[in-house]
Amino acid sequence: MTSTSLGISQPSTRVSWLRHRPLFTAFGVTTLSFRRHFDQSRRFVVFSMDGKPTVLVAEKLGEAGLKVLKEFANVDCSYNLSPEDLCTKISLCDALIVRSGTKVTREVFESSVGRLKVVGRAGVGIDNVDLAAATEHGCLVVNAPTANTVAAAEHGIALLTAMARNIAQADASVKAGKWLRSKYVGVSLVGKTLAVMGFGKVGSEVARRAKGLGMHVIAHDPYAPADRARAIGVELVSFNEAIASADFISLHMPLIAATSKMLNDETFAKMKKGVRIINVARGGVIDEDALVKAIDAGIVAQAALDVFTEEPPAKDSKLVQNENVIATPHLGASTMEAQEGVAIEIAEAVVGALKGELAATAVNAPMVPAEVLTELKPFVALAEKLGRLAVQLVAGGSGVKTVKVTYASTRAPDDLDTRLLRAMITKGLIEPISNVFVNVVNADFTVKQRGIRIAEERVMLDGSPESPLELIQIQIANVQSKFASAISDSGEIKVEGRVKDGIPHLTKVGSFEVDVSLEGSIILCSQVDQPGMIGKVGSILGEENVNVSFMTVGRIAPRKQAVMAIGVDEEPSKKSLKRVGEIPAIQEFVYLNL
Ligand SMILES: NC(=O)c1ccc[n+]([C@@H]2O[C@H](COP(=O)([O-])OP(=O)(O)OC[C@H]3O[C@@H](n4cnc5c(N)ncnc54)[C@H](O)[C@@H]3O)[C@@H](O)[C@H]2O)c1
Ligand SMILES: O=C(O)[C@H](O)COP(=O)(O)O
Repeated sequence: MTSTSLGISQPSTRVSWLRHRPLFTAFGVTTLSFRRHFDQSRRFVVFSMDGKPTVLVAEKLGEAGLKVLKEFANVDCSYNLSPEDLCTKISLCDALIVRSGTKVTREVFESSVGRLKVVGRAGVGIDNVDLAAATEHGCLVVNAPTANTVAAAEHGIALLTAMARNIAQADASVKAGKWLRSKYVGVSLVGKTLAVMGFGKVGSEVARRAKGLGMHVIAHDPYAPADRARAIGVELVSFNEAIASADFISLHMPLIAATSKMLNDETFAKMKKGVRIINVARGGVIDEDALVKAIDAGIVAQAALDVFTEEPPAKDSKLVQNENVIATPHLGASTMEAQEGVAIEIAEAVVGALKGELAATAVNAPMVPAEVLTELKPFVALAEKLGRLAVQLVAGGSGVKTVKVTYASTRAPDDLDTRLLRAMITKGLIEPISNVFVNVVNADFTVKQRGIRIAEERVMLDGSPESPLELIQIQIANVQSKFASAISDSGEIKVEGRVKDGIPHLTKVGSFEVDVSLEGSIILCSQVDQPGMIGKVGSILGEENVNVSFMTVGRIAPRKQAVMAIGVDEEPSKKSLKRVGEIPAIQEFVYLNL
């Protein structure tokens, strides 16, 4: 089953993968590019590759970003695709880059038939990407979270000041030949209270600028640290306090279930009469019908909106047409500078992800800093191989339900992030027994879906914390084993491994200490310890030119029960394996493919 071990999707019956050149990576994202053709029976047939991945850029992206992409990939810039066309194209793409105008739905992931490995959101908000579907399909989602912050904050301030002084309405009236000086008397900002809802990147930049305009700034954000707010002279308050005391309310939270329609009939009723609302976050955080009612009732004096529940909003939208509302077409991130920055940020993130680097801006996977990843690399390989080994020891028919993983380390528990290791153990456990492709993105989802519980335990060891880990132990409870000696005294299948000179080693099977490098495949034999066993097995394998990389015997005591572990570079024939099993002293044996 080559393709599973390479971390790519299983070929479906409709697709034949004739050649592939995988870039195996720490977390299973591979960069592959195929040309697929229909054969006469209308089956997909992959018959050539150019070695480069294909990136579909579905919305306008800055030139600098395209340049970064083109150095590494084939780039297909196809803007304004219909949902159907996007679904058709996606099966030929390894990565997709979008802004807020493209809905990356479950159908998109399903249509990609496992090929789409990365979705890059050239901006912050990922509410247009079905994250659950991405995760289920093992597709990494990355965004560009920082490059448009200042642009969005500046747009928020532009809307705030333009609204206070009726700039948009006054401009339109002058252009219409009118001169209405008394109609467009505005309000001053100095001394007024601005409530910043969502004190993240954009919110805090808006707050900083509003302070410069002489406003009194308060903020509401359940997750923002108070000291960060204090540092720029902003007080963090409750939601109710913020909306009740503000003259201006500026929205800067993400659109998630908890923030959807956060401003609604009930919350508008709690606001100060004459409040002014600015929204450069997402349209969905306001109940737009409720806003129209609040404006008509005189609760909200004015609103300045860059974002809408539906974009573009309907031409006859009562909200947009209201004379107390000014609107821009989602321009928050649209400065030359921000678009150049976002394009580079997302292109680098997508290329990095296609190369298999763990992305610093991953939205649905653990973010592991490069230096931590370098340190963990051999343990990542060990984790997957131990998982593969353990599951192959389970006798057919006994379902794996509970897996206990123990990490022994000299480092403090909060100094070891095990999410990547857990994902690789899951990959090892699931892939040999299914046609599911597992990577760091969908590992937790996959085990949950299969009803497998992975319990993790840390054991703190004494010593210098030079290495992140001493050993990993995997135990599978409540199952039979096809190799009885792998069952420990406490009744579980148990395997344990360590990294030696950068190479993963199997160091324990059941209660037997062994030492075999996990580079090729392994034969485990159990026997009563006696002279000549290594020679007998070695000569059978040697006869068919199977190279033995390691041989080790773990025994309870001399001439007592023992387990012999033999590492082999090539797969022995069934005939040779049968001959090994027929050696009289051998009680049981198993061949484990890594
Ligand atoms: N109009 C545009 O073009 C444009 C440009 C950039 C960002 N945005 C949008 O602006 C918003 C903020 O972007 P950002 O980069 O500052 O994101 P961010 O993640 O840095 O900040 C969001 C903040 O919202 C807070 N938050 C979460 N739930 C909340 C809740 N229930 N109540 C109050 N606060 C809550 C978070 O703790 C976080 O501090 C996002 O919706 C983003 O999509 C729009
Ligand atoms: O979330 C964002 O980054 C902004 O809303 C910008 O969206 P855009 O890339 O579609 O301009």
